[in-house]
Amino acid sequence: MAGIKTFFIVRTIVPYNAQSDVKDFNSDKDLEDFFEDKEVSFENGVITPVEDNGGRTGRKDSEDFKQRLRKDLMNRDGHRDLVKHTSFVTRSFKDKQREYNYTHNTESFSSISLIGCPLVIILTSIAQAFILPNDSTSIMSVGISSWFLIIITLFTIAEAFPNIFPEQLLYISKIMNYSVIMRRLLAVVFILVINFANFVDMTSCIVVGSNTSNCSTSDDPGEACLYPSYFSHMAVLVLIAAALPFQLSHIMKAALLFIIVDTHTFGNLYLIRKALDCEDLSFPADPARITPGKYTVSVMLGMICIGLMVLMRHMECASRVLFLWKTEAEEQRERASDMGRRNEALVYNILPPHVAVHFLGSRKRQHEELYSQSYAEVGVLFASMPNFSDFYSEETVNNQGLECLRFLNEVISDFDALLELPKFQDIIKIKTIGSTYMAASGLNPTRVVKPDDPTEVRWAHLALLVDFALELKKALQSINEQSFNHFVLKMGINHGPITAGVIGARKPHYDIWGNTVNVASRMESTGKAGCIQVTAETCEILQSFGYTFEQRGLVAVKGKGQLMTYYLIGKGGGGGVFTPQASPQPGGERIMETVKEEEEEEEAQAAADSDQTALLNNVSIKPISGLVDA
Ligand SMILES: Nc1ncnc2c1ncn2[C@@H]1O[C@H](COP(=O)(O)OP(=O)(O)OP(=O)(O)O)[C@@H](O)[C@H]1O
Repeated sequence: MAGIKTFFIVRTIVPYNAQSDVKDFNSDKDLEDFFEDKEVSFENGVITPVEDNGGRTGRKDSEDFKQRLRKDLMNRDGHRDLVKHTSFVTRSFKDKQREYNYTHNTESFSSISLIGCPLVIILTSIAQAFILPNDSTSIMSVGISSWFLIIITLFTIAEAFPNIFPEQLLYISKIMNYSVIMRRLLAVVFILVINFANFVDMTSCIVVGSNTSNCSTSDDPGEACLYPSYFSHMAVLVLIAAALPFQLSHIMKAALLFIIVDTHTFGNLYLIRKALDCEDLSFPADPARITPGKYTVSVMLGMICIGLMVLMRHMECASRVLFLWKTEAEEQRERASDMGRRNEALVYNILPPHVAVHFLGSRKRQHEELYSQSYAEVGVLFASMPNFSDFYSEETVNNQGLECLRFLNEVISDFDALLELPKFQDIIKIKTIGSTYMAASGLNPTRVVKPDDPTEVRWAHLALLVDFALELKKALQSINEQSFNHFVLKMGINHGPITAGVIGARKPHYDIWGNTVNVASRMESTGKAGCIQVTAETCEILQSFGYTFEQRGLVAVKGKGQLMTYYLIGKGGGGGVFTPQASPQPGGERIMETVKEEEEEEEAQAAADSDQTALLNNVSIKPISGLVDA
């Protein structure tokens, strides 16, 4: 890469036009789509992206947005929703599943709407006792219907009052209300029964003869039919009772209302016509009676029927809109909680568990607030693939570098998978820097260590970090075998105090800082491919866990001077055990080499280059299986 022209930004010539970022929306769909994947604010019918501005503008816009949302909900047009989701005539939902849910949505008090029917029959009985003739047919019809309706009503409404009724009754009630057909059938039977009872009552007012000359003169309503128009008044109650049940659609109720009006009109015009004429004669001065009563009461029933039909349709529309909003609210609540769960999982993925708990727990936390925690005894590991940067190239054969990234992703994912193992649960991945993997141990704020605790207790996590480093090696080896590659890890470990914290309000990042981290990084950068390099102090601690080391020599580390370092050989009797020397002793017998950091870098580069030559040869002959396009 030579000869790239670079520039400094000196000043702005054309001012930035914020309006160019403004988007106009015409349809709900556009709006929903935009909201789905963007953080936006909504101003005067136009949507603008929320500026970050340290979170302040975003929060203000979010508050404004909530307020507008609340206002929109209050002014929501139910009629528009109804037109969109239901058919005009039946008002049933166009979506079959939604219609099924609506009809099967047992409102716990829906059976209570049936109470109107026994009430009507009780009122009819009272009228029967005081105003209408008490012949045996009407007494029987009213009596039987009353008992039937009262008992069945008790059975159906028992479910809504579990504390009052006995368990057996509740059980029967549940069965009766269980199926939609059963509930509808009950409502229809109830309405027909009260209609039938009232119609049968009418027969007690049948006056034999075709003219009004033989109208009864008796003043006792128990004997003579003085007020036959009462049957139509009772029919109004029957109509109201028939309009109430939630179980029936407005179309079904309209059909029942027609039956009620028709039967009573038939009764008025044919069965009790004479009695109604006699009633007209008994009030000769009443101007309302200019039109014969048999017609006026029938027309009255027809008018009330039409009025109730309009009301029923309106009630059903309201009930369906409510159901629609309720289900939509429920769906949105579920989506929101699902999103919440996913966000939470994401936070737990990007932050260590105790830090995630801190962030998710304190909801009133200010975005600008800094989270930091100091630790006295932490292990830090840097593991890099020195020959990866040479392996990475943007060429057609590897899909402009995509296949190299795919390979790196596989490697890092396999490393991450190791952290899922229960034994490595105290090791936290900090980040990846290119192909370098950074992890730390001992970052647990609940861990209590006392200065007089033995090294085996205090530094158990450091030994675990070494085990983890060895597992990383094995994992890479197995990837190499599968992909015919020869990548090696160059690792450095150090221990000591660090400061951990989370930086940034958006896309927060957990990181660790301190001299311990710098030296760990130096141990990696000055190390040798395939080796784990540690400082003398780290070596001393790890030896007490049975690890064996080979002295590497003095390494010049920026800001630290000459550091004696060691390469890990293995665990147990795998190699010589050296007495680590914390301070540099250039003349010491066992010092194998003294290297300056820069020299070491060159040396490491040379080793990596030789590896890379082999690797590149390898790649050109044996592409990564399944990754590189043939
Ligand atoms: N939190 C961290 N994450 C990643 N790398 C880190 C972190 N802290 C320190 N390092 C790395 O440790 C190395 C040593 O850092 P140090 O501060 O000693 O020197 P430097 O002057 O920053 O490094 P350089 O000479 O490489 O520019 C640097 O390469 C730095 O990238």
